[in-house]
Amino acid sequence: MNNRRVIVKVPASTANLGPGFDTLGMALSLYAWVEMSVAERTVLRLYGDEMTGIPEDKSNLIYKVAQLVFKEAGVQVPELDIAMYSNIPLTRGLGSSASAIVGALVAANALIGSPLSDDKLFQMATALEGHPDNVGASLFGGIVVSAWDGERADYVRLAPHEKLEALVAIPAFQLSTEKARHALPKQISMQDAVFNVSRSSLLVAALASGELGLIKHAMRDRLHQPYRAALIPGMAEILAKAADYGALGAALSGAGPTLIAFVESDSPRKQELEHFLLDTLKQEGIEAQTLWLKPCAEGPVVTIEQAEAGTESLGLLERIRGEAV
Ligand SMILES: Nc1ncnc2c1ncn2[C@@H]1O[C@H](COP(=O)(O)OP(=O)(O)OP(=O)(O)O)[C@@H](O)[C@H]1O
Ligand SMILES: N[C@@H](CCO)C(=O)O
Repeated sequence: MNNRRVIVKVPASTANLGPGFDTLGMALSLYAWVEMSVAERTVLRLYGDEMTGIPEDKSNLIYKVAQLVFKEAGVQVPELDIAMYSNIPLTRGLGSSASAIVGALVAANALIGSPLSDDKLFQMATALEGHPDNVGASLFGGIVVSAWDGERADYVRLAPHEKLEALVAIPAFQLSTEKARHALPKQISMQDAVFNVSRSSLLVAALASGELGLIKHAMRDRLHQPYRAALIPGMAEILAKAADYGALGAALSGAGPTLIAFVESDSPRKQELEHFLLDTLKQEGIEAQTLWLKPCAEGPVVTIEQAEAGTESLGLLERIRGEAV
């Protein structure tokens, strides 16, 4: 029996960055860990408050995604020992499903000697998630610009500016991507399409060239945020005024409800911005948790150990102790 034990650390992500709906993603310094080894009988161990309610049998997403990798590679590994620990809140717009998919793809591939290329994993992840933005960021790290035609996804990865820092305000309620996508119109006007193409293009150019001052003009959107605003009380005001409180720009993170604002890391106005976000949400009766995060320049970090057959795992929690959990 294959006696590898694989541990994958995978970053969270923020999708869209305002105008780049289903196109732009940025990996963030918030993480999930997936551990996988071959077993005689499938066992799933899920750790962390964020994992409450996730199935612990073969219906789990991690197990199912791993089986897709084995099928693609033409090998059979029906029984797995899987552990997962995550600090990424579920269904809040920080790419929890993408991190689970990417963690499972990378772990399963490493378990069988990495026969599938990163590009193949990206194609599989995009098809599973239904859009390439979160999965691209989690898989490649940094800022990922991507396009998917339903069959093939292409991407370019940009290194994040070293001074870029993000404040996320995570409301204490969940909003599924499915529900937030249902709020979108089937059609938009040519005027709004041009508005978004120009902002999204400007944003990519600003991020690529390091012209951070352009972000506030570029991070505007008419494709999805106006339609989702009703689902997140306080969002419209935060997006309209964040720059007045020192933000380079602000957006709904992914499908929400998390809001994300960018600053230069040495900005003297970080506390002021944080209070503005929290106070605005509170006025709407919404409690929120804030986190200061950095863009994560790296994709998944893979560790492979040789496990003695039949021995217990050292324990994922033990292993990641000391890391930024
Ligand atoms: N470790 C996991 N194991 C199994 N399922 C998971 C795991 N992590 C996330 N999921 C599934 O993904 C769902 C959340 O996906 P959803 O796309 O709605 O939100 P998100 O990925 O957190 O946010 P967004 O896509 O807006 O950034 C969860 O309800 C759960 O079904
Ligand atoms: N681009 C996606 C990200 C969330 O999964 C959306 O906004 O619906």
